[in-house]
Amino acid sequence: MNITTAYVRRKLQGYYTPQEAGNLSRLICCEIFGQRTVDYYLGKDITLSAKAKQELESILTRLHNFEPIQYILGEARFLGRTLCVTPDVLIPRPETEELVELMLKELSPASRVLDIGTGSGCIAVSLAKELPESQVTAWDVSEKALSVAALNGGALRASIRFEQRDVLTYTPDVTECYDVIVSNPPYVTEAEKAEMEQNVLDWEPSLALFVPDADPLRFYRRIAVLGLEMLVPGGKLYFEINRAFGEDTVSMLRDLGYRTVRLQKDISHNDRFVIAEK
Ligand SMILES: C[S@@+](CC[C@H](N)C(=O)[O-])C[C@H]1O[C@@H](n2cnc3c(N)ncnc32)[C@H](O)[C@@H]1O
Repeated sequence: MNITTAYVRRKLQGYYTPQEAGNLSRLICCEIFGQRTVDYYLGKDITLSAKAKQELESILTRLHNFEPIQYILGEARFLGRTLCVTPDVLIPRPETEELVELMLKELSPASRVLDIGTGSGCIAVSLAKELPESQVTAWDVSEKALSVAALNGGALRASIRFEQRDVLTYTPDVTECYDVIVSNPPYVTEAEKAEMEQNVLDWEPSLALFVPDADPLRFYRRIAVLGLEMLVPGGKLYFEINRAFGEDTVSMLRDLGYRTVRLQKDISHNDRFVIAEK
């Protein structure tokens, strides 16, 4: 094991599991200090300049404060692409990759897609890149999140129209028309806060995460109502959901008149996606 790796692991002891500390040390050596992955695994040493040593200490302090490594690196991977992330956006999750993969299997290539609550732009960018004939629009209420999403769209040359919209209050124009609406909106109830990891609670934006205990479906219901106005007949909703509210989401959509409502599990066998047709 190289000296830097051993040092990082030792410093992270008590804060992270040995496996997490190992992953973090690899990311620090390879992603931040540019060591080749193969050399890292061969246990080769890296020489750090005085400035790099200072940087390492600052990274370790941030990790002791449980700042997510993605914010420290300033980037996260999503479906094979690297996206810029800042504490203004949710770090894209593997479940959301699954949602996009599911959509890519089902969408027509030239779909008009609206991504509501785009955050880093992970869903919108992936769809725009994988379906180049599609027209993708992305909304978020947060101006700062939209700046990050637009940066990602620009860097990856994805053609997306970004719009600042509060989905809870927005009234669509009659000309606004989509084939597909996708959303991974805030869905964690206040009651679930107690079970959350410190690195999420302390660092990721509350605006992206929480809904009131009394109204856990508030975003889904509002988006479904908007969908009745903005989706073409036969148009589809794709939702990522809180695993605790699968059946409730399905019933709400059926009550609103949506057809062929499907509840699907993620790779961990949790209810995670709901798809419905107008
Ligand atoms: C769970 S995050 C999802 C981000 C991204 N789509 C992803 O999957 O990683 C929810 C997003 O919804 C946005 N949001 C919260 N309230 C909103 C509102 N009233 N109108 C529009 N967007 C909202 C947040 O700013 C955040 O970016």
